[in-house]
Amino acid sequence: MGGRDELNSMSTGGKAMIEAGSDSLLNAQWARVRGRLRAEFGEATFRSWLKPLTLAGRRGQDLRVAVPSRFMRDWVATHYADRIKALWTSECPEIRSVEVIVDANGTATASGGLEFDDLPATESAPDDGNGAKTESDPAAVLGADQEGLAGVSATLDPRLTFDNFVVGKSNELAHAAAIRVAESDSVPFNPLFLYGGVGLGKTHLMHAIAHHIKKKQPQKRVIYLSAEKFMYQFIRALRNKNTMAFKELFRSVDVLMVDDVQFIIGKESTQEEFFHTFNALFDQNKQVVLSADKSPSDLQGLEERMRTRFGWGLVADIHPTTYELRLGILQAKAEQAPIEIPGKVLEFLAHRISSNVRELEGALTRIIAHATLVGRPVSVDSAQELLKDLLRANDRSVTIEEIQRRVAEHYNIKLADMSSPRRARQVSRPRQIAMYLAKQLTTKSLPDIGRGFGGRDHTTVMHAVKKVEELAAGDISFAEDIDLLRRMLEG
Ligand SMILES: Nc1ncnc2c1ncn2[C@@H]1O[C@H](COP(=O)(O)OP(=O)(O)OP(=O)(O)O)[C@@H](O)[C@H]1O
Repeated sequence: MGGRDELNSMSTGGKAMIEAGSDSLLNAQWARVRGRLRAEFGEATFRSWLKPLTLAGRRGQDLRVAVPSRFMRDWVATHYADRIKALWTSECPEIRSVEVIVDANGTATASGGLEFDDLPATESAPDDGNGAKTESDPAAVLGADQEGLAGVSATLDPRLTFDNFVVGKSNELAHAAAIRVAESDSVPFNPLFLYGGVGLGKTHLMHAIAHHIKKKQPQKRVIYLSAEKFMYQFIRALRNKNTMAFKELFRSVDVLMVDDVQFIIGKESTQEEFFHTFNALFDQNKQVVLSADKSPSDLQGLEERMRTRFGWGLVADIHPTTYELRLGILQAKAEQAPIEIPGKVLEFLAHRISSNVRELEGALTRIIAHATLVGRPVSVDSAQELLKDLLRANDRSVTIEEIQRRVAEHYNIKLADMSSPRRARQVSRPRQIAMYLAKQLTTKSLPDIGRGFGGRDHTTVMHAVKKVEELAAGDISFAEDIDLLRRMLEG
């Protein structure tokens, strides 16, 4: 359709009948348009959205089609108006605009000769504010309603795609399940329930699903929103007395994704409404994707019937990140950075900021911003200085076990080798380094440290400390390695 102006161009002043004598021609053209809509959009979409359309009238170059509800009007205007207009123009080149209007009483028919001014509220298809309609963007689609359902679906963040999601052991199940839901024509599991701690990628995966569906199956109607927003919309609908439209909206989508459902626990009426929405979609075999900070069984206060239902599909846990995943995420982000970030700095961050990915990203952003502003290269030193507060918040007091784990990780040996009798250089050297660090970073005595390394004698620890000091004095890269490990472990 030619955009908002065109849709608005139809004057509603003055009475005008459908052009005399053109009824049967108009009806025949309308039948052909409907036939083509059915062929193009498929039976299911046609039945849900296009079949209820009736021809409301024509005046000169302007045509009106009617739908029974405001919600449908918005949906049809946003999704199908362009196509309806194009098909009409091919049937009848004089037609310049097609307007979708609401006719709740079903009084508008093609042959009924309904007068334009007799019709209820007329609205034009919404646009995205730039004059162009964003038909397949759920945010734009659902932002269409002007009677209280505006902005139902949240705007999708273009960065949160599958391409930008780094997969590791801790999130591989959730990622695979999300891909399945996004790619499937049918409903592979219902609901998909993603859960995990703060900032571990639940929202990212939900946006990625929506992006993917929008691209690959644009005919699907998708709503993504937070549970908080669901509640807000529901309360607003209650206040505006349009809960019917609310129900209609949420129960007519192909995919409903609700983020952070723990939010509605204890909010009685919202929970109730959500339960019915969930059931309605479930019964129609429509995909539901939910996220929460805990598994359904651990969501305290959640109604039993909901807990049971949430567990019907696939419950996928996103575990805390591993060092490798954190490093992978940082590397992927650093590749897009405008400046070079040394690998050692990324390793340092991956080791020291283990709370969640959001903080990790924040740290990297800070480093990049700072380096760009002051124009100095990034180093482990400068990163440590810059991120003091964040690092402190992520700090725990260091234990011998922690040191052993980090050092083993760093040198790629088994943790068990820290205590084993093996004397091969590739395990004995890291063991010595760990002993050295234990001496430096803990208050443990030499015999205590020895005990922590498989019951070794305190003289072995002493020897290790000396050896490491000697090596560090003579080999800069070895010294750097030790320094890096120390920083990683330090409070
Ligand atoms: N595996 C990953 N690969 C790339 N980026 C990630 C990954 N996991 C998380 N992120 C990023 O970390 C940030 C936080 O993730 P997200 O908002 O999805 O977390 P969440 O689990 O929804 O957190 P919350 O519980 O606070 O809602 C986002 O910027 C996201 O892009």
